[in-house]
Amino acid sequence: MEQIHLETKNLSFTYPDGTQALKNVNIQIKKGEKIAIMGPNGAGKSTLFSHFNGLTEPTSGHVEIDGEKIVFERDELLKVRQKVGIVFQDPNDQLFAPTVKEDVAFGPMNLGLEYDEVKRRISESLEMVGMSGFEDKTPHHLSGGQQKRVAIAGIVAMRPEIMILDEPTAGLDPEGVDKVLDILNNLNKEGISIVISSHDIEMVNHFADKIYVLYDGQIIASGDKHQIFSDKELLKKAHLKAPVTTEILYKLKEKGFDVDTEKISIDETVEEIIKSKKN
Ligand SMILES: Nc1ncnc2c1ncn2[C@@H]1O[C@H](COP(=O)(O)OP(=O)(O)OP(=O)(O)O)[C@@H](O)[C@H]1O
Repeated sequence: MEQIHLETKNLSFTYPDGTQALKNVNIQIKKGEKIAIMGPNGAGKSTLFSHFNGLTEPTSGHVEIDGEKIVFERDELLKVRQKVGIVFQDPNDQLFAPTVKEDVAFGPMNLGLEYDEVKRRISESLEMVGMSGFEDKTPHHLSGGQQKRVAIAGIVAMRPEIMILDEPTAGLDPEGVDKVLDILNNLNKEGISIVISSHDIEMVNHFADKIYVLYDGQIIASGDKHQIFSDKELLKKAHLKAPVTTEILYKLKEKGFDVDTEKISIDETVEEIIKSKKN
């Protein structure tokens, strides 16, 4: 049986001002999965993520990591934070040291690792994100895309088993998006489970094995890309747009062509168009 890596059970959270940000959220992330949480602004994605490593304590319900409930005690939380690394949406919330290498060193040093091991992890994780050579630069002098990669390196250096990334490609140019996706895919190949939030349907189309749709604090749908992207009503409700390939196939269908609207990759779409012409 596939191991469940992270699970929320009837997770609910209400902010002190009374905003009910999460309502009975149940999600499961299996070991090695690539998951996307999608939903409109204010749906509760960041609030949900802050529960994944015990930054926020649920109002009711709980989170389990490898079948163990997160316990809100210092030593237990340290263990959880070693397993579950979070990369925030804005690198400015994460990068604060005067140099890139000191920033990446922060996590491993807090784990109490030897100096040589910290050095090894700095160079390994900067190499992994394609930022070797930037060790002595000031993080705030880097471009947005470079800052994002350094923020990822800082988490990678802790060797987490699960990585959570809040909108990892927001604000990046197409090459920056591809670079971050390559990094995430490489980390996943090494066995790390990855959870992202995103509004970028094209990116999610390329990346995720499974999608959860969060709306007004509730999970209103979950499934693979085909199930989610072919549900027009759902996408509309969640303020999402279908991938361009799906839109093209729907338009062809409306015009009487015999096409399968569940095909979503570019290659599959081209095949459908070629086939439909022959029909
Ligand atoms: N500190 C807070 N106090 C009160 N309400 C809050 C607080 N932080 C967030 N909220 C509210 O909780 C709800 C969920 O917010 P959250 O930031 O988790 O959504 P999100 O899906 O991450 O949004 P976005 O896509 O805009 O980043 C929103 O209604 C928001 O206004």
